[in-house]
Amino acid sequence: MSFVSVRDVWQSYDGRPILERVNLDVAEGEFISIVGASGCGKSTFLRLLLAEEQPTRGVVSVAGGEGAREPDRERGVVFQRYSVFPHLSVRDNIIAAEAFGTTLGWLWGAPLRAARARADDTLSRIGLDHVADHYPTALSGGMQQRLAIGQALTARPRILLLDEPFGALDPGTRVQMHDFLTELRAKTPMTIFMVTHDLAEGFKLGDRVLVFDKPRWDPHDPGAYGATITYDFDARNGGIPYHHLMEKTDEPIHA
Ligand SMILES: Nc1ncnc2c1ncn2[C@@H]1O[C@H](COP(=O)(O)OP(=O)(O)OP(=O)(O)O)[C@@H](O)[C@H]1O
Repeated sequence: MSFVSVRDVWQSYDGRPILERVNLDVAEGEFISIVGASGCGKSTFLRLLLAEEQPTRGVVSVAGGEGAREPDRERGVVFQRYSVFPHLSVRDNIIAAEAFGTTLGWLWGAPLRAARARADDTLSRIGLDHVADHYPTALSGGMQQRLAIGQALTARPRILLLDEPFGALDPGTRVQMHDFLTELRAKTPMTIFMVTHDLAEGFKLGDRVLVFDKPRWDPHDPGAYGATITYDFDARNGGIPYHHLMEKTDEPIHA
């Protein structure tokens, strides 16, 4: 049985279809890259996986649970723009992310000491233990984004949703973040969905690359139909299928 199952999912806003007939099965531990034209509904699909919103039609189920009604601690999310708190130290940023999951919203005493120990463990997994007492403004863009990923990991989520997580970073830092994510995945097994506009990045990191597109198109009414998954590429072996594709073309391919 698949870990994430998407069955005939449609999503419309104000009667306009954005996604239609989306079907997908994902095994636990798979890394799924998602590409597609701007505005075709990739972030909308992530919100459905996060259970931040409900589909107009169809069912999204995770770990056999029938259609979650709201986000839970099993799902962590990271956006393109850093979501760290500038007035808290790096360590306190991690503790604060954990405290959001508590009833009172803050921790003290023994639970706080335990949270500090867990935060230090998370910081060493994301390679930021040496700057635990610094403020985020003292960190590079890549380090701030690692901290945002660290915050998403505090709840030990089984699913990590990444919405263009490296889109704001320079090319060199992006490559460092690819290595970081690959190492993190080896240390912390998770099912990952990552939206990216960079096809090479999608093939490099993903086990599969999903392409969202509109199979039906009305030139007189471009919003008449929604997008769906039109390709589901096998991207294992370090993106070998993509490299073969690249060898056959002189131009770089972009989504
Ligand atoms: N809550 C909402 N209410 C109304 N329309 C929405 C809502 N959320 C998204 N949309 C519309 O749905 C469409 C898809 O948006 P979405 O952000 O999912 O696309 P995307 O593929 O992630 O785009 P991009 O690559 O530019 O980030 C857009 O036309 C957007 O304006």
